[in-house]
Amino acid sequence: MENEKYSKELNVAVRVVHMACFLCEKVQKQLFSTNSDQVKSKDDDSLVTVADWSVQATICWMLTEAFGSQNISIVAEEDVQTLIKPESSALLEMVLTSVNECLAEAPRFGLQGPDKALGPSQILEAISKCNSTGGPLGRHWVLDPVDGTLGFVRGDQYAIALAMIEYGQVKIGVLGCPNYSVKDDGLNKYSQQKNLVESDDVGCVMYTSKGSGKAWMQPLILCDKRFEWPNSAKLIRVSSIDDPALATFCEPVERSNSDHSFAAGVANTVGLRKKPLRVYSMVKYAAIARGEAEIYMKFARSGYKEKIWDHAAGVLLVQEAGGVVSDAGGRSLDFSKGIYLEGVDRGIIACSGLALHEKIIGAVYDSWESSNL
Ligand SMILES: Nc1ncnc2c1ncn2[C@@H]1O[C@H](COP(=O)(O)OS(=O)(=O)O)[C@@H](OP(=O)(O)O)[C@H]1O
Ligand SMILES: [Mg+2]
Ligand SMILES: [Mg+2]
Ligand SMILES: [Mg+2]
Repeated sequence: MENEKYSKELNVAVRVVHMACFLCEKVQKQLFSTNSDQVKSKDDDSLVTVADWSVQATICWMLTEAFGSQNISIVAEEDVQTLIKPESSALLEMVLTSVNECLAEAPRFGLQGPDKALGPSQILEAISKCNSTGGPLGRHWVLDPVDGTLGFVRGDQYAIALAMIEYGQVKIGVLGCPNYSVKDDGLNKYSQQKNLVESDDVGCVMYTSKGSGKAWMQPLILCDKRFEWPNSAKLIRVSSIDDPALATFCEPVERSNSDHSFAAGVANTVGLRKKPLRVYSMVKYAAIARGEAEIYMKFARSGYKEKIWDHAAGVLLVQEAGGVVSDAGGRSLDFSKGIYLEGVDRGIIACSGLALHEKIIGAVYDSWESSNL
């Protein structure tokens, strides 16, 4: 069975994502309790934080330990350009501390960390090693250390996304969602009581492997050691709702990331009645996989090229939990072309089932025709 073939990879991936969630929760708390400068702007005006670099370094280090440095290819979002500037020494120091504090906890996640704390050059090397450009041949790990960095700095939803691609196909997908409660209706509850999450209301890690037809969810392993490894896992499944009037659709929070008015037109054509659920990050895919929403639509501005790390893990989770994902023309997403999803037709549509998917694709076609008249 294909999923057994990748059991070691999946096992390591799930554990390192748990570690990354632990790291991010710590940094997110510090972000609100200190006023140190942990957030920077990148050239495209998007944000990067101590957590993004720290997760990338930690996961790279752990994957290299597990699978050997010779034959590992990692495609990930961040680089070291900002961190190596002389004026960034305080920032690098914060990354160093958070990576080493996290790696020291590795045994709690059933993994082995380094014998002694990593130095700055090892951290920079780990981050910059994740510079593979992927492609159609061989195996590539694909990492978004913090997806939804804006959500992260706002104390809202974000995700740690790790996938493994072989010969252009996503084989395993793991999503860590520290602010997405394992309880039913976890998203709604969070949006109502932000930052007031009860102590037993922890986030989750979801994972799957291609062809298994199953996707799983675990509660986060908490700092107070309440959940020790091996952690309990629960099967997740997409919603069975196929009546558009009862369906919930989610979309990006930022208008600059997706055309809200076009999505509203499609929703109207299909007969969706509920207000859109606007959620940062790949937590949108997680919500479809868990059955908390039925539709996810994203229409980026024309010319924007989607990156594989923003989708790989989420797409596989939705598919294996019983859902359907395609571009807005109905074609599958192609993860074999390098760091970008080439040839995406207008946008991305993920649905809990085929019936809703067909309706949305049809409505996109109709709305596009009429908006271009
Ligand atoms: N202009 C533009 N258009 C479309 N998409 C963009 C754009 N700019 C950025 N990004 C990528 O979007 C990631 C966040 O996407 P979301 O769908 O979660 O959007 S939102 O945060 O809810 O608004 C976000 O991922 P992170 O950088 O990992 O946070 C970006 O990769
Ligand atoms: Mg980013
Ligand atoms: Mg991202
Ligand atoms: Mg990111």
